[in-house]
Amino acid sequence: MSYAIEFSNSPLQVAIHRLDNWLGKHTLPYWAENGFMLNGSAIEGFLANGQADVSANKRIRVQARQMFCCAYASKQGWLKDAMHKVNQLDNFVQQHAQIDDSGMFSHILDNQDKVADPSVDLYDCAFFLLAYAWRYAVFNDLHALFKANQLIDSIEAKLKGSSAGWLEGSYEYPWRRQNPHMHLFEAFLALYQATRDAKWLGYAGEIFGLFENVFYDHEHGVLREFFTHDWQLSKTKGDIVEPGHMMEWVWLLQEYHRYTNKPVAHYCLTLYRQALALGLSTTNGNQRLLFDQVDLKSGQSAQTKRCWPMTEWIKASLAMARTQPNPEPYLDDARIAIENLLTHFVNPQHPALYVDQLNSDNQVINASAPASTLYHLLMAHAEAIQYL
Ligand SMILES: O=P(O)(O)OC[C@H]1O[C@@H](O)[C@@H](O)[C@@H](O)[C@@H]1O
Repeated sequence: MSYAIEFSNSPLQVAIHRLDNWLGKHTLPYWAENGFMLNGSAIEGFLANGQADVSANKRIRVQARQMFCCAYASKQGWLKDAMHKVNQLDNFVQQHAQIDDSGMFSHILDNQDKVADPSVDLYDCAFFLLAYAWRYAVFNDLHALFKANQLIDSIEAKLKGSSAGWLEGSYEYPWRRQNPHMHLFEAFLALYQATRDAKWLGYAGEIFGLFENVFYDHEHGVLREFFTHDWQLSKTKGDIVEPGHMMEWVWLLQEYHRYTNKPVAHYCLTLYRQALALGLSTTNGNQRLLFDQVDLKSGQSAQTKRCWPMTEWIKASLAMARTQPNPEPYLDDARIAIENLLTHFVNPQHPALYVDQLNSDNQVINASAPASTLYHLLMAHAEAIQYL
């Protein structure tokens, strides 16, 4: 859909053009040029001084997120050798982290690319599924589709939870969390969108059921994060809520609605409102950023703000604008979120890069640029450019 006439040269469009220009002309080229090792693996991130962080352990999920980024960048015409980069990433994970013929990978490699943590992690799996969906969609990569099917079969065989959903991983963990399920939901929807194979929508439906029955707190209108093994709210960590995740669900639920027509409007409206009511930091008037975490009982927040929740706010506000009878306040929110992202999270010393985290005064406390954030920025870009 094109919004060109209605929104041409609106302040929102101006903000989106800035975002598009930053990501397409600066950020992505910097990553493409400097964000990969000689053996084709993705770096974990850039340090505050703009140098590649080659001393960090490699989280396997990052390799998958960067496969997605390459596919997305190729779709935008930003990356000529995207397929080559994806193949290199694929070879790298197969060579260094693959676990037998399960299609699963070890959780963490050290900086010499030796396995540091051989566990299988559900959250990692979700990002491989997402990468495979995009590889199939963008490159018609049938091997990726094969791998998606192989991986979901292994997830079913090895990580099925006792009562709905899946386990955190192949290791002991005191809780079960919504977070990996949220990313599985995202991956299943992407696989459905790419293949139109109803099997993936079926899996997404399982997670929607969990959302309605477990993750969403109907009384308080929030998303809960931590649960016991039988999906009761955790007594110790159950009050932690994350505004960024609530925004993430708003966008995901709208996607689910597109394919199923399930009524999600009430959830979206409530989560959106509550994410802002609980999580919006308004230091100095028009500086609007989202807190990383809030304690629902005390209302206290950590006061820190990471970059990625802003990208989720952009996605959520635009998804709301598409579906609400009066889109104006949401379009305005999208503009505010984009402007604040660009004001506070672009690294002033290295403007191709972002910074990761701010403190209560919106001063930078972590100026590194994690690779894992690039996926968030590109997802927000995908949503935003629909308004150009
Ligand atoms: O924390 P990293 O790995 O940078 O990922 C960034 C964030 O991505 C989001 O989608 C959530 O899943 C968060 O819980 C996570 O923290």
